[in-house]
Amino acid sequence: MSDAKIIDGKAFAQNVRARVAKQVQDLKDYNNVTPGLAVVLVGEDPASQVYVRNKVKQTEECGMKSLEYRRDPDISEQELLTLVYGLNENPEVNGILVQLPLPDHISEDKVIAAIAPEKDVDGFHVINTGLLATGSEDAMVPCTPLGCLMMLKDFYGGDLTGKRAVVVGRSNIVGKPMGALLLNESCTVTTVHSRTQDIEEECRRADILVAAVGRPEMIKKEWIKPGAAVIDVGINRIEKEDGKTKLVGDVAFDEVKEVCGAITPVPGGVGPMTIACLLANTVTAACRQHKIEEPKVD
Ligand SMILES: NC(=O)C1=CN([C@@H]2O[C@H](COP(=O)(O)OP(=O)(O)OC[C@H]3O[C@@H](n4cnc5c(N)ncnc54)[C@H](OP(=O)(O)O)[C@@H]3O)[C@@H](O)[C@H]2O)C=CC1
Ligand SMILES: Nc1nc(=O)c2c([nH]1)NC[C@@H]1CN(c3ccc(C(=O)N[C@@H](CCC(=O)O)C(=O)O)cc3)C=[N+]21
Repeated sequence: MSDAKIIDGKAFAQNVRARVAKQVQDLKDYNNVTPGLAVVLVGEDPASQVYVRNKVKQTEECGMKSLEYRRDPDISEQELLTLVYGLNENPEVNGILVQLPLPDHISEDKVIAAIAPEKDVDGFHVINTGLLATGSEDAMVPCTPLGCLMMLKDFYGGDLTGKRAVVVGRSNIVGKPMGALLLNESCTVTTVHSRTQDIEEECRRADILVAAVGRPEMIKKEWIKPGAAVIDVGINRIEKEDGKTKLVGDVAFDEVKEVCGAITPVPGGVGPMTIACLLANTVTAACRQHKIEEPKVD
């Protein structure tokens, strides 16, 4: 079998950002609106710092306003909630992202619930979760699953109807919304997790396999149906023999690419698309808040 298509998430994301930048220009020119994204980062986790820096940079490159709120890890839950309430009221802010995870003394559920659903560009609020689950177009869709779906639709020429999809992982931020999105696309969806009896067997049936587990290179060649599309959400930092660290996904890329039809690499796959979709969601949120139609660009 010929080698798999390596899906270039970085290039894909660049295209999405170029479209977002055009939309932002239109909004400025015709509606006098500049979308604004507020990112809240609590604590000093180095990986989170990198993501937040990338988000801020790319938000500005697309012509949007970026507001950054860094807080010490000992901030109280109440203080963080007060910050969120203020952002809900701030007309310059169309999107709010509170970087997860939060320190243990703060309830993530409470903070997510405090975000105004129309500004919830992560799509984590139960209102948006419910809208997605009921197939409503009004949902703010979580960025990572949305990015995965865009790449899958591109690979399949737009239609996923009837495909067998297996999602590995059932977190609220990736696995569950990914399953809901694929179901809305008329896939036959199976979600597997740490209590699944025979994961390997389930995975082998998949035309579409989405891995969101957080276990380095867990998914092996033998688990893959020949020709399947494999989307690797995992971001795992592992130590190499020389003591340096490197990023690997949840899929054993080098061996899996010999059997699958398409695969996303790590890095350069889902990660860049997540940020691009965040920017796209911010434009959507701004348009809805201003009650204007989203600019159509090619
Ligand atoms: N590229 C990107 O943009 C993003 C990447 N990520 C990455 O994706 C990965 C998953 O993230 P997230 O969903 O937040 O992770 P969570 O830790 O919240 O969820 C992991 C899921 O995987 C399941 N799981 C864990 N171990 C196994 C196992 N051995 N066999 C089967 N299932 C297992 C868990 O099952 P159970 O529920 O039974 O415990 C759980 O449902 C991480 O590597 C994360 O860094 C996350 C967000 C964005
Ligand atoms: N409220 C919230 N929303 C999130 O969307 C969110 C979050 N919290 N917490 C953490 C996870 C993780 N996440 C990533 C985003 C981009 C890359 C990314 O761009 N990765 C690059 C590599 C970056 C590197 O080198 O470290 C790549 O895969 O090519 C990765 C991971 C968003 N998350």
